[in-house]
Amino acid sequence: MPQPPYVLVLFYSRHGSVAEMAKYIARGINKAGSVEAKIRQVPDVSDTTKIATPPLPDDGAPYCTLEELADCSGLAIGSPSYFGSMAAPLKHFIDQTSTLWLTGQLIDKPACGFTSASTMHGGQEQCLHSMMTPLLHHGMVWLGLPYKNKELISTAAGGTPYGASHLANSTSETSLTNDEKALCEAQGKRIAEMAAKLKK
Ligand SMILES: Cc1cc2nc3c(=O)[nH]c(=O)nc-3n(C[C@H](O)[C@H](O)[C@H](O)COP(=O)(O)O)c2cc1C
Repeated sequence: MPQPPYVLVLFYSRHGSVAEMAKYIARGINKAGSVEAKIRQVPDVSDTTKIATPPLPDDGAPYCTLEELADCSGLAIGSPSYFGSMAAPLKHFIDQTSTLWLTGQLIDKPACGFTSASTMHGGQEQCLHSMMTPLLHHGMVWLGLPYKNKELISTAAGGTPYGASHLANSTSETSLTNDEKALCEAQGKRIAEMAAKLKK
């Protein structure tokens, strides 16, 4: 039976901030009404050796399969900012997508990014760009956040025109400001609308 179209909200989160953002992105997608949100995470990677991933995560969203990525109508991808770049577990997942690249399964689908970082100028924008690069290789259409979202002007924490962000201040700070929540929802709404427009 064919599945209803969905935007995949795919993330890695160690301490919960990016997971919290994913909920608001999904809320924006679902509010748009045209496609559903499907929330998935990627497993952690081991420091030293390849370990078997347990089939189900201890908490949060199920682990993403390559089929779920291939079949999405759009992708919202999120990672903590680690040294100004996406975290290794997310990059590890992306590095397993060669078959999708070879078959062009993500071409012309919209994508956007979201990130959380503990410092204001510690590389939020750079991390968003690091997620954009491989998705451009896949032929996806990258969406930022336009300044018609007034929270981009008013925010005193996270929020960038390149994608939603959260200023966590400490590793355990997962609560988003109202502006950050609004920008996550706006990003979800925008990718849902673009997914509906671009659907073949
Ligand atoms: C290995 C590592 C590298 C990090 N690098 C940065 C960084 O470059 N800039 C920054 O602002 N925060 C950095 N942080 C902080 C995380 O980005 C921040 O705590 C984030 O909110 C964690 O997201 P999570 O709660 O979803 O795991 C780093 C944290 C770790 C563990």
